[in-house]
Amino acid sequence: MFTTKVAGILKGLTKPSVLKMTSRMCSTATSTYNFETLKVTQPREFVLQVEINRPEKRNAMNQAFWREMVECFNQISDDSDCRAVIFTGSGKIFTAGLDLMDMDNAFMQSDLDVGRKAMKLRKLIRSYQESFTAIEKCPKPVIACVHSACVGGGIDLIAACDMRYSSSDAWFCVKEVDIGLAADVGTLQRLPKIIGNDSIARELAYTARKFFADEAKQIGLIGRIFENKETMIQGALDTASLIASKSPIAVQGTKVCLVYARDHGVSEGLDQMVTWNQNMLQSEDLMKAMVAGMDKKAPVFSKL
Ligand SMILES: CC/C=C\C=C\CC(=O)SCCNC(=O)CCNC(=O)[C@H](O)C(C)(C)COP(=O)(O)OP(=O)(O)OC[C@H]1O[C@@H](n2cnc3c(N)ncnc32)[C@H](O)[C@@H]1OP(=O)(O)O
Repeated sequence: MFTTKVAGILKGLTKPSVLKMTSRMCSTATSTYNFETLKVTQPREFVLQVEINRPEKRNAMNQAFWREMVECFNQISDDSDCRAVIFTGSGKIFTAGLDLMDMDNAFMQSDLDVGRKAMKLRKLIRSYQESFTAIEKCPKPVIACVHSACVGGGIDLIAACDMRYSSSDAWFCVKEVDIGLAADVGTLQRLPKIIGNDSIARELAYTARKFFADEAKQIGLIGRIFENKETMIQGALDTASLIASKSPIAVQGTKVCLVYARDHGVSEGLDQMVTWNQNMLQSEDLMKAMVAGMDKKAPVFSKL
């Protein structure tokens, strides 16, 4: 009875958007994602794969990479054909972190006085931080897929992702102290919250010791370990497709609210949640999902 009633409401509400969806299906132009260091493809409907693409340099993060990460994830945020992302590394390893051969002049410039040099560096570090915060600001869930080595900036990167999978050969290193710096693009802020063990987070950051997939899983950095890179990517694509089959309003709202909740107290988080859902509960997706659930059918949601 309830199903029939709700289906009636939905009839008028959703037909045009369903039709629009069918005619525009699979119209993603991944060719509009043109980057030097990132390769963007669409392996499944509503799922994008972003791959760091400097295999000959072990996917080291050069200046083009730092710039393109922001451009890429801003574009993904606005891409209605994308509902979930998997992030991979091409070639032998996931990433060797900061490109030690391609550092911005601001690191080296000795002709500036200390204040001016500090201001330049401040701007540069902020922009590098933004390169990974762009992943967090993007409302589409991002699954990091780590194979072999994930060093230095690689940890900063995966810590900004929503989920982390790895192959069994993966190893990790919070390498920064070994090159004389405190990790400054997110690891120290995000890693302790991800693993929920302050002692281990400090140990890894103070010692730069290598740790392997099984320990990464045990401390909660990695959600799932797969036999190899291929099975990991298939597993990540399956998860991404499952996410993409849900209401994009619900999924993207969940990401926004989870990120907010991590950075605020329970009471502030609940206030933000109320404001969010007082709007989003009015979405057609709510009715569609409920009716589909009761009819035991897969719901089809309009693009967002
Ligand atoms: C504001 C600051 C923001 C961010 C800061 C981040 C900090 C960090 O990321 S600290 C970590 C820095 N990275 C490293 O210390 C790793 C150095 N690399 C390695 O240890 C190894 O390359 C490896 C990752 C273990 C992989 O070893 P292997 O597979 O044997 O490859 P190689 O033969 O060593 O290298 C192949 C090729 O890649 C170049 N390369 C590797 N890493 C880097 C790098 N980090 N920067 C620049 N280039 C790198 C290496 O030079 C080789 O190049 P060729 O032209 O073939 O010589």
